[in-house]
Amino acid sequence: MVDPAPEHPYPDGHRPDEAPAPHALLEPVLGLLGSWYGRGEGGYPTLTGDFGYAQELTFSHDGRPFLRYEARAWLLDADDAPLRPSARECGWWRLQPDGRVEALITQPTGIAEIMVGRATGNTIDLSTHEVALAPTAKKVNATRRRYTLTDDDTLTFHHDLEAVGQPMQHHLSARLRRRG
Ligand code: HEM
Repeated sequence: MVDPAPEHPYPDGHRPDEAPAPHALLEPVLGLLGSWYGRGEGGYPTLTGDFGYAQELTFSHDGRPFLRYEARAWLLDADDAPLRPSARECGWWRLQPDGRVEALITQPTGIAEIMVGRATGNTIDLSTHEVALAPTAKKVNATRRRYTLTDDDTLTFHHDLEAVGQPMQHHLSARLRRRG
């Protein structure tokens, strides 16, 4: 008989030095594995003002040449107290030879992004390949994301956005610290 609630036999790894052994193609992004937390600032010309937010990111893998990616953000008030939940997204970063990355990222706001780019040195730079929008989603044409490991425990994030009739420009930037 099959156990109704078995342990998953292939749990994700969150550190390069724990099982499962990371696939060789993950080498350029091993520094991202694990969870990150920090604070950021955002804005856009169509919004009434800039905003502060907190964000957590998690990258894991199951031994194959892709990362599982998840991010959650919440807005902060002027005293850094939580105001309300904000953007969420999850996806898959497929590593190719030579550090090329293909990322598939979906958001509950009805936006699905396919991004392409590279992991070079300590930076992963991703730009839109295609965006698919649900019928009621805001009109997003393109985005660019840069993730930079400034040291083993610090990750900076910059997000540019071309949307709702505006040219590509800054929407978010954050500085995250490794958790745990
Ligand atoms: C840390 C992640 C993010 C945060 C904290 C954030 C925050 C915000 C906030 C506060 C707004 C104003 C509307 C509202 O109050 O909800 C907004 C608008 C918007 N955001 Fe973001 N956002 C994030 C990620 C993204 C991403 C990944 C995209 C696109 C792929 C995006 C696209 C947009 C668009 C299109 C608008 C609407 C602008 C308008 O209609 O004027 N955001 N965002």
